[in-house]
Amino acid sequence: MGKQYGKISMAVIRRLPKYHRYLRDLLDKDVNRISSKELSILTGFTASQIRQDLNCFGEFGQQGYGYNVEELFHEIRKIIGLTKTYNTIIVGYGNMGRAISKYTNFTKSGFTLRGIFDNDPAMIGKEAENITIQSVDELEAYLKNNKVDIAIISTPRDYAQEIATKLSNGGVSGIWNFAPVDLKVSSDISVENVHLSDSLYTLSYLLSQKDDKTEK
Ligand SMILES: NC(=O)c1ccc[n+]([C@@H]2O[C@H](COP(=O)([O-])OP(=O)(O)OC[C@H]3O[C@@H](n4cnc5c(N)ncnc54)[C@H](O)[C@@H]3O)[C@@H](O)[C@H]2O)c1
Repeated sequence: MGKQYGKISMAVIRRLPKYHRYLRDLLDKDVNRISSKELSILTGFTASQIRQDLNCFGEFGQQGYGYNVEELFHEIRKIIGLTKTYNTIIVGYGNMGRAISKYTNFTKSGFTLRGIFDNDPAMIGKEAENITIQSVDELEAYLKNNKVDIAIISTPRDYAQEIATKLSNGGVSGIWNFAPVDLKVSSDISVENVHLSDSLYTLSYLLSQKDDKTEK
């Protein structure tokens, strides 16, 4: 288990990946130190917001010096939990499942794909990403015999809850849910929903406020 912090607001937690991304870019550019003001220009968060966010996790940076980029980057990686590895499985290996499995950066970041499950007989037994695709009927037995940290649900929505219940009963720690449904699982399981259409519809709203699009 990583270092335990007190109650941190989700708003702060959701900003951490952005800090991580910008700090990695700075490291790639051999930047050694950065002030909260400079970090503010890059990230779009205010300097005081950045200082407050980082203060939730410890004492980083020094007055008049700013932050040591490498140190802060490694601290943020630890805080996010990116210094660990996660056993990951995908349930539903269609367009979305395949796209996720082919994004090699996840593996590089420690999210190791260990299992793929689907209910399509044409797919079962075939190889993908050096893994044999298993029937979803094998999921419960697999969970009994293997520790799974993160399960990715990318099945059609109608099956997502049933699968989430199996994952929950099987001791999975977290679910990354791509199905457009709010899952009900026990409170000790963390669920992150990725609803691409929510983001697209937000963009649509912003565009519709700018000018008149073609009315349906
Ligand atoms: N593709 C996208 O851009 C996108 C965007 C947003 C959300 N989503 C959501 O992600 C999910 C997957 O979308 P997709 O485009 O990959 O669909 P898809 O039809 O290409 O793939 C779904 C896969 O799930 C499998 N499946 C069906 N029932 C199953 C079950 N009970 N157990 C295990 N596997 C099962 C199918 O055989 C198929 O391989 C959907 O819920 C969709 O709404 C997709």
